[in-house]
Amino acid sequence: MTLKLKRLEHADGIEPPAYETTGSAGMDIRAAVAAGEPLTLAPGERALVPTGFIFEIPEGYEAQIRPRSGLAFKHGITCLNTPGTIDSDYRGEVKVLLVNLGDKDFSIERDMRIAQVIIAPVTQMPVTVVDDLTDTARGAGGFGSTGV
Ligand SMILES: O=c1ccn([C@H]2C[C@H](O)[C@@H](COP(=O)(O)OP(=O)(O)OP(=O)(O)O)O2)c(=O)[nH]1
Ligand SMILES: [Mg+2]
Repeated sequence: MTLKLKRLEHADGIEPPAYETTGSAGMDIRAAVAAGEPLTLAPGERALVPTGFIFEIPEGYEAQIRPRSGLAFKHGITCLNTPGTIDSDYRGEVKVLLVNLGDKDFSIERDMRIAQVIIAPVTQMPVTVVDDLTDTARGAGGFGSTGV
């Protein structure tokens, strides 16, 4: 099984998403903003950043767009909708919704590694609406019901 990628014109010369080490869970994905025209995010600002790639994910799988911890730690840059969901039937450009939670402007340059892509299996489950559900010991307890 492979992840098929189509490169769009504005990603000419940009490395496709890639695993940086042999054991990496995620492939780093890069910004396809125009060369010499960085996208600057002011504190609190968000932007949909183009990656220049369309994915064909095998049926039964999804791609998750997750933040890079280095960008989050050093600059407060993260994915607003993390983990972003790329559906296997999506044939548009993959985009990364970045937000600047830091206190300084942050510039996203062409080819910068802005996020990581995790491929994960998914199950579509049929839904049934019923009147009664099975009892459990937990019941409706949650949100700290078991203590600290
Ligand atoms: O970070 C993201 C999240 C989503 N998408 C694309 C791929 C995904 O398959 C599609 C729809 O995403 P989602 O279901 O999260 O958004 P929605 O608000 O429910 O839109 P839609 O009504 O199109 O499903 O948008 C991205 O490119 N990047
Ligand atoms: Mg949706």
